Amino acid sequence: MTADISLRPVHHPAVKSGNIGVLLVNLGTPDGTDYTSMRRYLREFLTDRRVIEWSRWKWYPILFGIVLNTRPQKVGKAYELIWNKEKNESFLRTYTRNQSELMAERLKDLDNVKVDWAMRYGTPSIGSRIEVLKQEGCDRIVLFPLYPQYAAATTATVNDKAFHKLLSMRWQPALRTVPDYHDDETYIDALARSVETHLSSLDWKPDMLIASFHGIPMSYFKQGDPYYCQCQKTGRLLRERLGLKQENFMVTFQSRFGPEEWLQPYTDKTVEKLACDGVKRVAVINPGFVSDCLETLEEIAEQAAHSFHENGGEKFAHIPCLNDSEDGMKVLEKVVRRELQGWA
Ligand SMILES: C=CC1=C(C)c2cc3[nH]c(cc4nc(cc5[nH]c(cc1n2)c(C)c5CCC(=O)O)C(CCC(=O)O)=C4C)c(C)c3C=C
Ligand SMILES: [Fe+2]
Ligand SMILES: [Fe+2]
Repeated sequence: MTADISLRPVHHPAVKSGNIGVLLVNLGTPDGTDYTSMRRYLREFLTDRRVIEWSRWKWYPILFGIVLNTRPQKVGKAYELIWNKEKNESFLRTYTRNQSELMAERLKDLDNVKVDWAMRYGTPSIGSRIEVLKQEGCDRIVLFPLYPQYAAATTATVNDKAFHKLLSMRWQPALRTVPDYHDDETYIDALARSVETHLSSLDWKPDMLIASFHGIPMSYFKQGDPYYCQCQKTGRLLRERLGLKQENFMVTFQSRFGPEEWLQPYTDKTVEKLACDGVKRVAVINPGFVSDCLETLEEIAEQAAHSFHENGGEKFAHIPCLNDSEDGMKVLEKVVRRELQGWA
């Protein structure tokens, strides 16, 4: 953009403009599995009012008195089991970075688009990457919270954080937030193809396919969060696309935290019950997770598999998340191109 220099105060800094940023944002992950890294990460996560909606006077004594003294060690050990040793980072970070690099490749035809990635908790922070995009001349940014289903605890908190960064900026970029895509045809098709590919590599067929989503407290649902309904719809569309009967497919909710009631049925209890009821072969997919992480690799592929076998189950398969696969990238690209319309 050119401006009449004579109208500009001499000390006005040159500001690049005319580019468009695409910022992929995932939940976040600790920088290491040690106590300090784990505590820092959990502290940022669990002080977020969108995540824990309890009043602060009730929550903080529990958080600072108990949770942050015990959970970092416990969860650090779980992270160690699923750590990407080659890169010395969690797979969530590896996949998110790969998705950003692959997205940049796929959008090469749009020469003024810059792609970057950030984490809601931990590093790189959303604010620091908005800053970098702005310095690279992005006066418009598409902010993409990487969650197919909307929840206030995930999507809204990413948006909050980005707008909070804008509060401190003189020349704010225009910000477009990407909505959920829980019923998008390309997404459902990618999930279905992933199930088909994975199951065709096994010498057995599951009696039950479980679509396990991260849970939220029941009280959030009752206050109007659309998450539960969107998970149910994703599940139904996936079942229909796979041509499965209702009795061979279930939607469940995992990763409960704290004493409250969460969305039901719970994944862990369901897996245990299925095994006790004599169901011998089970497969689990995690459609709500764009990338494999602690909750899929440890809680499902390790813990749920173990509990299924302990209770008499014979075959258990965990279907990987879409991650940086060709089909997974097709979904993300479709959503991004749709949101770039009118800009790029
Ligand atoms: C009340 C607490 C939590 C809510 C609500 C919640 C919602 C929620 N979370 C995800 C996705 C992920 N959560 C992950 C880890 C994780 N989640 C919570 C708590 C709540 N999540 C905690 C405390 C943790 C950390 C691990 C632990 O201490 O158990 C992850 C994995 C991150 C990683 O590094 O691997 C993801 C992904 C969604 C989608 C969601 C609501 C819809
Ligand atoms: Fe979570
Ligand atoms: Fe968990």
